Amino acid sequence: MRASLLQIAVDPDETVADRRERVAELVRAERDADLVVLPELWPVGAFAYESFADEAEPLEGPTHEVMSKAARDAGVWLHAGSIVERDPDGPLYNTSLVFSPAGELVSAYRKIHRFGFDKGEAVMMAPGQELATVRLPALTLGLGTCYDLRFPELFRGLVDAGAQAFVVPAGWPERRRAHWTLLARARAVENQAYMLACGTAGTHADVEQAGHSIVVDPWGEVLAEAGAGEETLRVELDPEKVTVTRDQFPALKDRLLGLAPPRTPR
Ligand SMILES: O=C(O)CCC(=O)C(=O)O
Repeated sequence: MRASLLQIAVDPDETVADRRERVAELVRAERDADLVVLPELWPVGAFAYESFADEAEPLEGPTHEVMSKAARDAGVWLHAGSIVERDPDGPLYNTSLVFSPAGELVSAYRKIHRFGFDKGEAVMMAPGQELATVRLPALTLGLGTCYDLRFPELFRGLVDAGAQAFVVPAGWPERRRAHWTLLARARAVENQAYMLACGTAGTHADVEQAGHSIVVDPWGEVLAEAGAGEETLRVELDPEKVTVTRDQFPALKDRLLGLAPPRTPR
């Protein structure tokens, strides 16, 4: 199964509409792939908080329209990264969209762990409440977004729901690039699953982006890693490798659940 990760540069001088069209062309160019992956909030920029309200769109808004068509034109499964979604009831969400090769929306995952502590996304957006998996013909994907990568229990939940590969779009800052690479590999190794982590490039809202999108196999080997600039990573995934890794080193079967809490010290 061939996957392409498009590490998009978010340049504040490019309009959101222009970027949508440019990225759609990049998706169309990946017609040899089975799965194409885009980063988090690439239309607006993950740190462009001041633009969130203005650029918020309904689930079936402009990004949906352009990306649905791009997926159909290329005939690929498309994880179209995330958008600032405005729910009809009011709240904003950081929502990832996944399209089938027919251009149908098959999953909308609302980011569960919001980043920013007491500002930005953490105060401007509502948290998602549901895990999301997507069954492709060859592999089941588990979805996470950026800051979610720091929460191993989310990925365990996805494994329990059948995930064999994780797709994590991000807008990860360069300042914490070492964490990004380490966490992407850790989530792959501990869950014996592929990790496809796709970040953005460039600098927006004064935050330099890490780039360095990365694909890790279920044994923890790095199959491909991007540099800092806009770049496409193309990798071959072997669904059998997940089964073989889990069969030959069955650590997931040794999980002990429901451990007793520590006794109160005397
Ligand atoms: O956890 C981090 O260091 C970065 C997270 C982040 O930038 C995000 O979730 O948008």
